[in-house]
Amino acid sequence: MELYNLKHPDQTVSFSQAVRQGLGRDRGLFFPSSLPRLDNVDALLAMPFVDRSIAILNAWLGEELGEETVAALVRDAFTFEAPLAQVCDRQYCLELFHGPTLAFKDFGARFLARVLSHLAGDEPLTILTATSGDTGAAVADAFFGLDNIQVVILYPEARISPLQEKMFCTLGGNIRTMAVAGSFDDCQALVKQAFEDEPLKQAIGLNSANSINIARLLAQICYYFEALAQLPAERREQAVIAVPSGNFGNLTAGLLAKAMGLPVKRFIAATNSNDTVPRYLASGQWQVQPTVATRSNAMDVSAPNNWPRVEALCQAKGWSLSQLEGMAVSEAECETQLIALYKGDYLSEPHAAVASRALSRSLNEEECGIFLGTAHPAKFKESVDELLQLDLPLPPALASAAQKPLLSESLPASFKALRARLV
Ligand SMILES: N[C@@H](CCOP(=O)(O)O)C(=O)O
Repeated sequence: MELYNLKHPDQTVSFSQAVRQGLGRDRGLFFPSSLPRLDNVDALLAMPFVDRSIAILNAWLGEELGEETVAALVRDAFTFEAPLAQVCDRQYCLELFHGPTLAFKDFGARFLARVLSHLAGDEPLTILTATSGDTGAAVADAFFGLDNIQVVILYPEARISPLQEKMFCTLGGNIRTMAVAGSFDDCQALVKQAFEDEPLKQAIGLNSANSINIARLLAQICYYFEALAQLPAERREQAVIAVPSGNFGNLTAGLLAKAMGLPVKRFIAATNSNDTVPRYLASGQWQVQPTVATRSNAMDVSAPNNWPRVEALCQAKGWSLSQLEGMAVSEAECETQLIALYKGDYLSEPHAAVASRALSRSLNEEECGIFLGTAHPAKFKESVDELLQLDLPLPPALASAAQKPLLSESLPASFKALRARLV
């Protein structure tokens, strides 16, 4: 598999190199030079999730890594399900929170950790990662206890839910966490700056487990196929998928699935009031505004990292950006939708509620919608309890993390300060 640097297309790398480097020259993201197309989608949709995922990832990686290797990596990473729950007549939720850290990030982080361990051998590595809530836990869990790998996770202080914080800031060992005085965008900027510091990169074996790293995104393609596989066959042609969007890795993966031949009618990029992309799609002006804190905190991102990949993909496929529906959902709408879903007997959480609300606004009479359930409702217990008048029980992973003391360090949003902690 060949990839090129979106900022410097003359820099081309193999998948293995892209995974090991993380980011290209001048902070450029790697993007596939060609997009494989599957000609047997109906047959694939009839297959079990893991077998189908092996076939999908082999279309990208089989030639380079070997089909048996890819199969082993997928089997080891995808050990949990992604059920599609019908929540009302025309809406379904693809529940992506049945993995060890109760969020969709488990798919990508577990696959990446296995690919990196396979490729890096005994080389010492430092995985520097920014999180607005869910990536942190998934990365920490996927890399916890691995020899020769140090993980450093940056997150915006007091801007993630208390239980999200407990899930990755209580582990210790090779997982080091830093609460940054700033926004997620500040954390992500620090990660990217580190990639420009060649001596630092060499000294610590720098890499990232954010969706900067292409291996994360390829893994996420698989659950879009699963969504359509579980949808009643007669509804597939009219399926619209609403993606709760922050850093836009999830939407990129969905579009890659469509590029491979998955018949998704259209995608909705649903954001909270951090709405850089919906404003851009409406006006053509890319204007990043200061990040605001919302209940759907994992989507509190103003400068979404993956947007250049979305544009490159649309260009490569000849798709107009206007086919993509951008929709910003206010805090009040999110709350109302969460309550409405619960009254309809479906317990959800703020991120999924944003996407469900976008579907309610957008679907026409013939269409049916799938929104991605990106995290378990209990990760947002405070919001869910308050809005739904509940006392949600915690699943075992959260209940156990909740008992442990936080081990995070505080960090100013300064690269100099970060660098001093890393070397
Ligand atoms: N919403 C994310 C932000 C990081 O995005 P990533 O896809 O680059 O890992 C989170 O929950 O941390």
